[in-house]
Amino acid sequence: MTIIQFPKTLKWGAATASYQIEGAAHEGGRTPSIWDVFAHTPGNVKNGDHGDDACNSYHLYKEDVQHLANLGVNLYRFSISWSRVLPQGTGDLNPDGVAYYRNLIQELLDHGIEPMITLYHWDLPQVLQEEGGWENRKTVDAFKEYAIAMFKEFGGQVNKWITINEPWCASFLSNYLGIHAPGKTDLQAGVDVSHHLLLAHGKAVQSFRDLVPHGEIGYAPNVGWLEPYTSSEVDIAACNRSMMWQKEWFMDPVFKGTYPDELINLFAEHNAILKIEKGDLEVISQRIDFMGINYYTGNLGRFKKDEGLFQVEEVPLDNRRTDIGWPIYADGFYKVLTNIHETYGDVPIYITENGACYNHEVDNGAVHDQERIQYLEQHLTSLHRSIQAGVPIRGYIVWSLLDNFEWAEGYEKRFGIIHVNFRTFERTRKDSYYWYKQTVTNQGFER
Ligand SMILES: N=NNCCOCCOc1ccc(-c2cn(C[C@@H]3NC[C@@H](O)[C@H]3O)nn2)cc1
Repeated sequence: MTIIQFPKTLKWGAATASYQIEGAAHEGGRTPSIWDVFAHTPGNVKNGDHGDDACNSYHLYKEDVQHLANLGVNLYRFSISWSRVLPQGTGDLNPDGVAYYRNLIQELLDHGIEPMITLYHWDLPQVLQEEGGWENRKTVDAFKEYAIAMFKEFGGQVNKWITINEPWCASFLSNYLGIHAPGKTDLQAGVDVSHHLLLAHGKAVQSFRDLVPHGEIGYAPNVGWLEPYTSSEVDIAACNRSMMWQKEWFMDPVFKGTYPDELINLFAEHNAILKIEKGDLEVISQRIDFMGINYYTGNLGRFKKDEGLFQVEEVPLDNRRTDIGWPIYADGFYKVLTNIHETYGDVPIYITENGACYNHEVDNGAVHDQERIQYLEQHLTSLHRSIQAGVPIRGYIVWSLLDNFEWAEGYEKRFGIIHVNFRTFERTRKDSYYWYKQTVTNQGFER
């Protein structure tokens, strides 16, 4: 038997996000977000799914906290619905919206669980989208106002904050690839939104230092790993170019105060110009206390002329994929973490998302998701390797506590360690829930 034993200081958690679990989309003063509009537009989401009811966590949050407490985790990462607390995007706070999060935070604290709040997990208030959304630089100021309001409301009880979740998804997946809300297919829009998201991040960090002086703040980029198919210069360059889109494009500005020239030029060749104003990069590169890293998948890659934006194609090593079709590449987790550490130094890292989609259903009151346990064992082994290699990992937060609304994939794609019946909202702990609980208790596992 191989024992994987983590440092006693490593924190463990589980994560969710507002639009994916809360439901109550038209209750308590909440107004629509861009995801309400996008999901209710036919053709955008599988099976016509939307977040109107989701996991009904708005009404069942106490039960969710019970599951977290039983799990024994230190942290619960959740996001605030901007349009629930600020229905007009700015201006007057909605007392019912604020009360929901105050109650959730108190419930967590009463059970000895530390909240980790994500301010932006993709559900921009539709009223702001109607003013141009993240393409409009004014939305940066609206986000700063929202962040300040949340720091004032909850900064006394909550120490760990994340500004922006997966800026690559919220900019390029949403405005260039058209797969997420608002569903645009315009590279210039993607570039503009990516800059405004980073600027919004920096403005929030500046305000945070005054309002929550004892707190810790970061952001949570998502990264994959593309391993060059051969050691040829062209394959190495193609893989680095593709990874740059999620990695350097969103990390160089924060940690180096610059964007990678290779991508600035590549975007310009496609008529998408990065527009920076004086002082922007100084704001963006404000010191942060940690970086969240979201990792799911990786692959082999090689140069392929005229293939997409980066002239790269993926070459699957084998057919091992999760039920959402993503290759399983646990070694990529180790490679990307050590690469980030070599490139950006000792910035503390929380793994703010890692998990697998397997669509098991309930069988006699149980859910036997051995594949998810194997995925977690493989990726936690890679995480252990990274820690042994000196990467300053502070915590591991599994995606997700609950099966939930997986964006354009809808409810069919299940990432939870708890199964949710989306008709009755009944929760059923999966075998992976019990495995994770044991791993948290023992700070490790045997395999
Ligand atoms: N890189 N080039 N791709 C080009 C072609 O992409 C096609 C599709 O792309 C993607 C890429 C990434 C994702 C994704 C989903 N999650 C899971 C959520 N994370 C936040 C939390 O809410 C989870 O639900 N993380 N990432 C989806 C689609």
